[in-house]
Amino acid sequence: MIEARGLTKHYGQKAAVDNVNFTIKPGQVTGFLGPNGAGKSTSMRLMVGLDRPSSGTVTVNGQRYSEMSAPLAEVGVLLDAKGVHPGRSARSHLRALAATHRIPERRVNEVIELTGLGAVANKRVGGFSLGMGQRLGIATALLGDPKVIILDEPVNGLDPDGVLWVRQLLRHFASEGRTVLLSSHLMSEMAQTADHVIVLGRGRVVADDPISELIAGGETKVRVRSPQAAQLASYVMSGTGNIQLQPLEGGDGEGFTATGIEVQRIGEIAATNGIVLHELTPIATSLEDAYLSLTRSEVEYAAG
Ligand SMILES: Nc1ncnc2c1ncn2[C@@H]1O[C@H](COP(=O)(O)OP(=O)(O)OP(=O)(O)O)[C@@H](O)[C@H]1O
Repeated sequence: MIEARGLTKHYGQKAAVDNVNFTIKPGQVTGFLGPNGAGKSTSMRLMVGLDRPSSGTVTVNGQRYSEMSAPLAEVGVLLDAKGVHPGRSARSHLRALAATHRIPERRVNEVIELTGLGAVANKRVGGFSLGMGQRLGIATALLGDPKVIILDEPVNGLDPDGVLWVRQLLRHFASEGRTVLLSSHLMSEMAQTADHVIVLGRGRVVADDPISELIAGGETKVRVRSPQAAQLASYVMSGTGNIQLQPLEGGDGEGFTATGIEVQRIGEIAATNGIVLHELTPIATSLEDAYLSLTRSEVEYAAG
């Protein structure tokens, strides 16, 4: 369990994390989402004592990180996969860390096998690919067999097999009753891995919900194709409410996507006006859609 209460971190005038409250529960995978600069990494650094809060607290299983006598056994962390001395081998890096906690050599071998590093464990980390570095970061996080696992962008740089492996591993840890927190900008991956998400925007909590609820609360979309699309669009837009139409991508003016109106209503409008329909499809909201509508006003670094 990770608990933040009134957690705040200022860098100069800027509140990177601004009076944040949340509880990350064991037995599930929680996703940390938010635009660039939203405060995810800062929150994670505060959880593991790499930064001090300006005010408020964050605890892991009821303890502050600085109070833990054997932190590797309490909480496993991957924050910066490049934070390993390039001249060391993966094995010597893991051994050195294990020695600080009296973790046996057997466990070093176990995490090397578990993360698929067997063939390169004795090679210099400086020559590792991005994906190998990520695997070593994950091996490091798992070394102390911790009950809480915090991973910042763990699938960054992994190939599709690696992404699947991380997903299965994290789901497995959650099923064992561990607390798993991960951040990622890959929405489809998050949708398949996490049970619950906390969305940050400009240092504040914008949403803290099960993924299923977040998606269910999103806008319904309807895809429409018709040889009389323009005519249908004008009838649809004359209705009440916040109806929005978007031409179909790559379409030839033969259709649109509608939000803010029910699929049945569009069917009725078409029938009443004798309009031929080639397609009328409700589209389930994706996590990406729900996320984008939640954070539309929270994006700090947007392309022009
Ligand atoms: N050491 C620091 N000194 C000054 N400002 C910082 C520092 N670390 C983070 N910030 C600022 O705090 C804000 C939050 O940054 P943070 O890295 O936590 O965001 P993030 O959600 O992890 O973003 P990203 O998705 O880009 O990794 C940003 O505006 C960032 O510029």
